Amino acid sequence: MLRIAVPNKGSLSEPAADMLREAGYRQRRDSRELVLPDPDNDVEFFFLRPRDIAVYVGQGTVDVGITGRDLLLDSESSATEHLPLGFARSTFRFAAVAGSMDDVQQIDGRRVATSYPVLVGSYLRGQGVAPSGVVRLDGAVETAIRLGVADVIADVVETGTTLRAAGLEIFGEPLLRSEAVLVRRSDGEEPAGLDVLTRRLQGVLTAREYVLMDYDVPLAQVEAAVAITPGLESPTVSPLHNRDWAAVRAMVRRADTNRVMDALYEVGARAILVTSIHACRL
Ligand SMILES: Nc1ncnc2c1ncn2[C@@H]1O[C@H](COP(=O)(O)OP(=O)(O)OP(=O)(O)O)[C@@H](O)[C@H]1O
Ligand SMILES: O=P(O)(O)OC[C@H]1O[C@H](OP(=O)(O)OP(=O)(O)O)[C@H](O)[C@@H]1O
Ligand SMILES: [Mg+2]
Repeated sequence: MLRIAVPNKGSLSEPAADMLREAGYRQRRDSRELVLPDPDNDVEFFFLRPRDIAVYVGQGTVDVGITGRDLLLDSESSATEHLPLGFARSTFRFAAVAGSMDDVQQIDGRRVATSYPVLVGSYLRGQGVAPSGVVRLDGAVETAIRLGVADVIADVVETGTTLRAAGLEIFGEPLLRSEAVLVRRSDGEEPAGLDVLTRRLQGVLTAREYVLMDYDVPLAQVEAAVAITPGLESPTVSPLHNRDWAAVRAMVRRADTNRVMDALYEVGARAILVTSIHACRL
């Protein structure tokens, strides 16, 4: 049975459960459940703190887990990233009082507050910058400057709302672009069942990233239309009752949907329909 660690709380928890549910797995109904067997799929879920998941996976206590790339890097565990999962995207950035800093080198001799001291420490060493201290906080890091604990913070930034509310501004390059990732041990054999889990999760990622586009197009315009929607391998072209027209079906990136529909219309395609993909295996 494949042992899978899933975040029990925080911003990774709900989207991780949604993704596993979409991939056909059982998920808990009660947030107090700590272990959930799913014998039909030959897996067992362990609900753990997101920060601890890389540690358990690195030690081999569980086979794989879902955590954040930033948490993985901060954990010093031997677990490695196996598959990026496309949710909980964020950047990891330095910030200070608006207008007070504009370069990472200025952190030299200053105090940095963060919940990710390992990640921050190794980044600064790589830049040849020596802060006077790195203060580890559990959360609400943005408040550390106002409270006089630090001169600079390093934290997760998604929309930037929290920083703005605290009167802070990012500076320097992002330390990292993070998202939720599936992690596995770097040594040892691939655990049995990981291939199936990976294919299922990839199926969910594809179903989320692509839509199915159907349209009718005059035969003379099929080549032009197919060039706009080449699909993943090759689009399906089927005859229509009206022999001067063909029907085409292809996968299109969700983000490109409207641009592609406009371009198809321009070359003469009509009855352009877009459908969500419920599940897929490529
Ligand atoms: N606003 C956000 N947008 C995107 N990802 C986020 C955001 N806040 C945290 N994360 C990601 O969530 C993971 C941290 O999860 P964790 O549960 O430790 O903290 P949290 O979500 O802030 O929960 P809490 O602080 O309530 O315990 C990291 O991978 C981080 O990048
Ligand atoms: O850029 P934003 O969209 O504002 O999101 C980023 C904020 O979200 C997270 O905080 P969270 O709400 O989890 O609080 P915490 O600091 O107590 O963890 C993170 O630590 C940042 O503070
Ligand atoms: Mg938080």
